[in-house]
Amino acid sequence: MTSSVPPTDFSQVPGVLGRIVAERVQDYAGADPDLGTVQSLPGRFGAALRRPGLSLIAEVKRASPSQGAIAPLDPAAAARAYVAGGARAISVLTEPRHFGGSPEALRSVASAVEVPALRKDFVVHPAMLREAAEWGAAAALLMVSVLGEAVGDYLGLTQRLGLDALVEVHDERELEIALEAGADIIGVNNRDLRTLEIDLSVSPRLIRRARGRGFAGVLVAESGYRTPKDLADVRELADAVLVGTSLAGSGDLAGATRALLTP
Ligand SMILES: O=C(O)c1ccccc1NCC(=O)[C@H](O)[C@H](O)COP(=O)(O)O
Repeated sequence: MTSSVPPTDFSQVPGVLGRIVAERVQDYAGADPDLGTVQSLPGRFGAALRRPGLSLIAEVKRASPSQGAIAPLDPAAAARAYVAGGARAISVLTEPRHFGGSPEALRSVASAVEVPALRKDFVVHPAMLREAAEWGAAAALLMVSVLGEAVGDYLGLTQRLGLDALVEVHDERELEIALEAGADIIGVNNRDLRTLEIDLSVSPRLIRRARGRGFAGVLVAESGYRTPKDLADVRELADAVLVGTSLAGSGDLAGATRALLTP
């Protein structure tokens, strides 16, 4: 399956995010853009998040730029514990330098649990989506802060691979781009990835705006959630929350997951 996306200029991405993106661009320079033949079963990720009540996407996150080392998680064991605690999907970071991720982490999670897995990375090349499907993901993250208007082209590639796409935004401008591109799963990141500052008012604000614009798809609130109280403002608004650090660093992944989901 051939892929064609117009060349994208990633050199304007600012701050911490810009540095990570520049490394990923280098990692995939010259990679084969062919999409291969592996097809995921479409719709599994979105269906898991559409179930009644607030769905949890729990993240296998061993390290991050904001925290440094978080925990030396075994990805498959972590995913099993998250599911035992009530998670409906697992996000797996595959970026190696800053997040301690790997292809193996995603492969092992995808075979360890029945719930769908998300490839969480800084997608800058079609090959990264082919890999996501080959490694067993049901979905891939597409960041408007990285891809800009090219997010529509990448969305088309995920559809061809049978992957769902979590299209991530952080402000009103990015939300408009995601809506215009036809995203049906939108994640609102409370973390400003240029400065790493977290503001939990970002998700409720943009989720209300998306609904006000008539968006009928899935809305996910992302980043910075530590306690059930933190979820109060999004519990009735969002379809799902994506939580990494507070669960991954808890020492009792199933217990922390259960506790977070108990209002
Ligand atoms: O987490 C970071 O420090 C970070 C820095 C730069 C780019 C991305 C980053 N995180 C990616 C994420 O969006 C989070 O892993 C995810 O939403 C979970 O957030 P949290 O629960 O706050 O760990």
